[in-house]
Amino acid sequence: MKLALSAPANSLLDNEIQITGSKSETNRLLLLQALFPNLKIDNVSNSDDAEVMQKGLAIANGTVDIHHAGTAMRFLTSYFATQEGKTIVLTGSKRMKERPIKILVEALRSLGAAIEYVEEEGYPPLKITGKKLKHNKVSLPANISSQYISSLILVAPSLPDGLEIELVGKITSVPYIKMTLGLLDEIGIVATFKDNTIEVMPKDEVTSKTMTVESDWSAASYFYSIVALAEIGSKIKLSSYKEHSLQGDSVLASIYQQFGVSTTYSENSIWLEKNGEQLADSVELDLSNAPDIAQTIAVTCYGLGMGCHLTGLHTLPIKETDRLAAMKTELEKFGATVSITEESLTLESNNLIGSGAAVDTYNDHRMAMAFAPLAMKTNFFVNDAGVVSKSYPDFWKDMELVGFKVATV
Ligand SMILES: O=C(O)C1=C[C@@H](OP(=O)(O)O)[C@@H](O)[C@H](O)C1
Ligand SMILES: C=C(OP(=O)(O)O)C(=O)O
Repeated sequence: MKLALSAPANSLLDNEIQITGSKSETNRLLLLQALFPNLKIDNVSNSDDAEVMQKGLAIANGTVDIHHAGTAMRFLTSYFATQEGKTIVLTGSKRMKERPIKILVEALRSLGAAIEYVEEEGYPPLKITGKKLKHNKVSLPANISSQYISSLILVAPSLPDGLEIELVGKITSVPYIKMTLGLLDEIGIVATFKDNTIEVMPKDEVTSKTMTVESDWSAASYFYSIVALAEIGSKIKLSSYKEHSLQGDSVLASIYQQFGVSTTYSENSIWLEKNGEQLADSVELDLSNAPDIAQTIAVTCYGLGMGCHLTGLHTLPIKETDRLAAMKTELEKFGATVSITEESLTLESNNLIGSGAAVDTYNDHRMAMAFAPLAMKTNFFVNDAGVVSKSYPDFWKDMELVGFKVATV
């Protein structure tokens, strides 16, 4: 599906959007619910990634295909490794077969798990034969993906002696680890995270409880970007959000102040309002704690004519696509000047934004959604726009609610 995008006719925005539940919280809670069936979940994400997680958890034997869902791939690896009597082949899309999983497989093997590579060593698909894991201590590198660590934490309470996890090297995407621990805490599982050691206590059952997933903050980033690029006085209300979020991407509220966007929390919603101009010609941000909003921020800066130097992006090359290379290629289609390293992206400040470009999306939902707000400034096309369903199937409908013209071409 190719879409043509253009700006809302009324340049002063005033809208309300209900965003789906966080896919990160949802996929954690779905796994916890499989271990502790008396948990109930509200505001479940309607994303493809949550759907494949649900389907995967329901399968007893055979092949589970998680498509593009990194969290489902990593979380289900530990889950099936601990399920005695099940033999599963866990596979995914062509891209998933290029996303590394060796660190997690080695960690689980050291605990006694039976996991084999079906194709290439170090990558999915995996053949997993569920077993009782014998050990309660594990050590793994922490600088590649926090999802390996969250995966181990999630199954840890179901192990007879819990689990002590030693993290080696610089820890990346830390808020996602804290989110996992935060959810365990909310269901009454004791865990600690001190320096580079995480300890999770075992638990046979939890008291019955309904867990309400907060809406997705990474998805909120696209509305922050829209408001940043809108006329002063524009506002958008997003629900359902909390001031004290488990999601690290809630750092958007402070980052977007630099782009003239204020955030007001009221009941279970946030109001984003454009109440001033951007504060500087250029920004520098370390996004190692919030990698999923890097693409949004780069496009916001470009739309505002600002430069940016974004660092801490070493995980971007192994996500849905090589996001650093993809951002450079696509921003340059509009006339931007971009340079990248293995862990950074630098955009020169520039007030010229070309029109008529066709943005390629590389099977990456965030490529489509990060560029979409730029339609506030220029008309362009998005190729394979259906990719958004990975995390936010209603994205284009919500863009129309804000007033954007979204036409299939
Ligand atoms: O645990 C999670 O829910 C996630 C962790 C992050 O991945 P990395 O830890 O691989 O950076 C993030 O990019 C991903 O979208 C979701
Ligand atoms: C990186 C992402 O997802 P995952 O790693 O779970 O596929 C994302 O949603 O931006």
